Amino acid sequence: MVIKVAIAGPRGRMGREAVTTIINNTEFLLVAVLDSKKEEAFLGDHIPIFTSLNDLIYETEPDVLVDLTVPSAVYEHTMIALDNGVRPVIGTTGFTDLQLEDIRNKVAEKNVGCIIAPNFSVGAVLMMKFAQMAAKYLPQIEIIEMHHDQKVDAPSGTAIKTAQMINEVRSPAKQGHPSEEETIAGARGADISGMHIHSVRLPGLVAHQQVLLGGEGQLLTLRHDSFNRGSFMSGIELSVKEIMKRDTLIYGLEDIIL
Ligand SMILES: NC(=O)c1ccc[n+]([C@@H]2O[C@H](COP(=O)([O-])OP(=O)(O)OC[C@H]3O[C@@H](n4cnc5c(N)ncnc54)[C@H](O)[C@@H]3O)[C@@H](O)[C@H]2O)c1
Ligand SMILES: O=C(O)C1=N[C@H](C(=O)O)CCC1
Repeated sequence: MVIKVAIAGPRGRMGREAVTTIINNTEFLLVAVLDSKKEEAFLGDHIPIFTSLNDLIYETEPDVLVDLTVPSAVYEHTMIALDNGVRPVIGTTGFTDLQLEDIRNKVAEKNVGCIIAPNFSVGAVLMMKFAQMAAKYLPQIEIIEMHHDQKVDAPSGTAIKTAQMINEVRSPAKQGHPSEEETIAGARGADISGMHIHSVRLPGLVAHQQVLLGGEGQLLTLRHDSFNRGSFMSGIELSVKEIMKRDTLIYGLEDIIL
């Protein structure tokens, strides 16, 4: 059976690449795209462009919605899709904890599968898993995430997810000197249960993360680099196929890849 896919954010950096990936995969049919502006009726020569997700779903009946938009739009898209029985595959980052909880409840209420993947690249998923494994032995950790300077959310979804995975095996603990003080606010980065996350934004970067695990006389550095957005595409293809078989919320690709 061919899977009918709609993509939200088709003119963005990720969306453009995802449109090509979905079109080129014979297991999928790109039935429509959702954009914030409609300058033309069609993307290419025949894929209809919508500015309302409700209209898109009503007129084209997708099985799956791939969302690659912005933090301010993604929660509403996810809820509309679930309410209409369309399975969301969400790459957009920047959810609040409360929004994630709402989505978890909506998925349970509707029995419609949903994937929220802070990072679609297999290498990044492995880095997160390795960091979780290593944290049992080296629990003092700092995360440095580095992205292009057009990214609107910080810290990255990947860094937050990494810290959450590490928190499953590590007790909250303040790191650094007990009476440490910042002489310039923010110097020690964001704090998740005592772990610090430092966000770098520079032109030329794509998506990069280091997890530094320190111990007496030693440092373990785990690093992943996405040099282009092709690195995320096999994760999107896998997610679209996998969500057709699921009826729960999958938060993080480690639950389906590893
Ligand atoms: N999960 C992953 O592996 C992964 C990888 C890369 C990027 N991302 C995330 O994907 C998202 C998109 O990244 P990007 O670099 O492509 O951003 P981008 O700014 O290049 O693209 C976002 C697109 O969404 C469109 N958009 C905004 N509001 C919209 C709305 N209401 N409806 C439809 N379209 C709307 C914009 O016009 C834009 O074209 C970000 O949240 C980013 O963090 C995730
Ligand atoms: O380019 C981005 O923006 C990315 N966002 C994700 C995140 O926030 O972790 C994944 C990597 C690329």
